[in-house]
Amino acid sequence: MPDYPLSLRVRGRLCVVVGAGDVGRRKARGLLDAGARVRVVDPVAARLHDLEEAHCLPRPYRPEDLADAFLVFAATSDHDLNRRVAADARKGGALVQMADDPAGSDFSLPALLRRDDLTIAVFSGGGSPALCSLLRDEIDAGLGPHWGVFLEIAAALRRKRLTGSDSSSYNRNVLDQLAAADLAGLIAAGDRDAIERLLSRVLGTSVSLDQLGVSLSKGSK
Ligand SMILES: C[C@@]1(CC(=O)O)c2cc3[nH]c(cc4nc(cc5[nH]c(cc(n2)[C@H]1CCC(=O)O)[C@@](C)(CC(=O)O)[C@@H]5CCC(=O)O)C(CC(=O)O)=C4CCC(=O)O)c(CCC(=O)O)c3CC(=O)O
Ligand SMILES: NC(=O)C1=CN([C@@H]2O[C@H](COP(=O)(O)OP(=O)(O)OC[C@H]3O[C@@H](n4cnc5c(N)ncnc54)[C@H](O)[C@@H]3O)[C@@H](O)[C@H]2O)C=CC1
Repeated sequence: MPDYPLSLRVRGRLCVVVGAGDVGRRKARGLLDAGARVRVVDPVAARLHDLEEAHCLPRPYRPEDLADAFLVFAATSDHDLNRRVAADARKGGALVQMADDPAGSDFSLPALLRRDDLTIAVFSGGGSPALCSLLRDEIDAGLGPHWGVFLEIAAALRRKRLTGSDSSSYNRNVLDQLAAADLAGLIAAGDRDAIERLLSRVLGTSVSLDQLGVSLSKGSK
């Protein structure tokens, strides 16, 4: 049975990482990048030195470290300890991920590719995490920076029209027309005049990139 993929809002929520080896530190960084409050526990203080934004506890794990946790990562190299951490976490109602037990965990993380607000996530059902990274890099190489700008334009147009009664079909229709006229290619080429003309033609009114608050500089190669 496949997992249920979602994009979790962890901003301001407490997430605890037990074990700050390569794996635990990678998870802690990702959580900090997403604005979570992060607590990291590891008896080897040197492992915590580059995680200043986190609340670091340089000592062995204790069950009370998980108090109020939303997510818990059991990332030590001690299998039994990871299982104990997971059991403690579930008692407190947290979702838990054990670095060495995908099947026993509540969730797993994908390899990520980001272009501003655009995120592409690659999962392999735990079959080969290294393949997830490889495929992410392949997609990265083929996916120009202009898709982030395309999303900015699409999101700005959508915000402006969402109050209309049949807004969903309107939004879909506008997007289809912009894509068919190769808006992505025009952004990649940095052709501002052609983009403004295309927007006016499709929207039947004069819409400028400035009005939409979109800068082209990020999208051209
Ligand atoms: C289930 C899951 C749980 C989770 O951790 O979320 C999990 C579990 C395990 N990973 C293992 C190994 C490796 N993991 C990586 C790397 C990544 N692992 C990630 C995700 C996941 N790893 C989840 C499944 C995702 C899916 O498949 O859908 C990535 C994508 C995301 C991230 O961690 O943020 C991140 C790339 C980040 C990036 O590139 O951006 C590398 C490569 C490297 O380190 O360079 C290796 C070594 C090569 C190899 O084995 O493939 C082992 C065996 C450990 C051992 O042998 O002891 C287990 C445990 C097991 O399989 O039993
Ligand atoms: N999910 C994933 O992406 C991957 C998972 N793994 C698995 O993840 C586990 C960790 O891998 P690494 O980070 O490479 O190992 P590591 O050995 O570098 O780090 C483990 C950390 O756990 C700490 N630790 C040990 N006892 C502790 C305790 N009582 N309380 C708190 N911390 C404690 C250690 O001090 C160490 O810093 C391994 O079991 C490995 O099989 C490995 C690679 C990728």
